[in-house]
Amino acid sequence: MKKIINPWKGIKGYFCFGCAPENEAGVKMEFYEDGDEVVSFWHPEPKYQGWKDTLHGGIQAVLLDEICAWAIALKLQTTGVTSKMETRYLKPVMTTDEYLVLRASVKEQRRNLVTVTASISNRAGEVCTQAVCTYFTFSKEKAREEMYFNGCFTEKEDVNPIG
Ligand SMILES: CC(C)(COP(=O)(O)OP(=O)(O)OC[C@H]1O[C@@H](n2cnc3c(N)ncnc32)[C@H](O)[C@@H]1OP(=O)(O)O)[C@@H](O)C(=O)NCCC(=O)NCCSC(=O)Cc1ccccc1
Repeated sequence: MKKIINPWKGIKGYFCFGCAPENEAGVKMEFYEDGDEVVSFWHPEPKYQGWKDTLHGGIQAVLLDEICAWAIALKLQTTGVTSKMETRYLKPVMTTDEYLVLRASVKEQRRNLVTVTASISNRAGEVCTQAVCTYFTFSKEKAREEMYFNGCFTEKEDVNPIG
């Protein structure tokens, strides 16, 4: 798979809780393209607990929301805001797992409303959490002018992010 280049990296004031590499309080997600899907491998830490050794449901929602935004950025080449999100917590996600795998893909586009589905799987490959997000997407002009979005691209080489 190919790493997705962060379209906002280096932009003054960019401090996204989900994906800004410089936000020390954030979750610093990184993303890859895998066919129709956007994928992220995320290392959980005890500081993100809800209950003992269990990843907080709100943090899970952050991860899922964020990957949906990146699926739109890469696959539809625009940005938007989350208008609705439904999250199903099927199994506990452990903060003791080495890494989690998140996947998202664009499912439907109706006018500017885009449905994206996403999931979190544990190290054993079990789907623990699923989300359906509705994004209110912007025109490319608005995305460029108001969200500093000038396109979302991948690096050239194929990489194996989990080595
Ligand atoms: C912009 C909008 C979502 C909607 O604008 P408004 O002026 O209120 O527009 P209006 O309500 O008039 O709707 C127009 C039409 O669309 C329809 N419709 C709308 N929604 C739905 C729906 N769910 N389902 C179905 N339909 C829906 C609606 O019925 C209407 O249809 P009509 O024309 O009557 O037939 C506004 O409520 C808002 O700003 N919310 C806060 C968003 C926010 O802050 N999110 C969190 C931050 S983002 C983040 O963190 C993630 C991120 C990470 C990284 C990077 C990027 C992002």
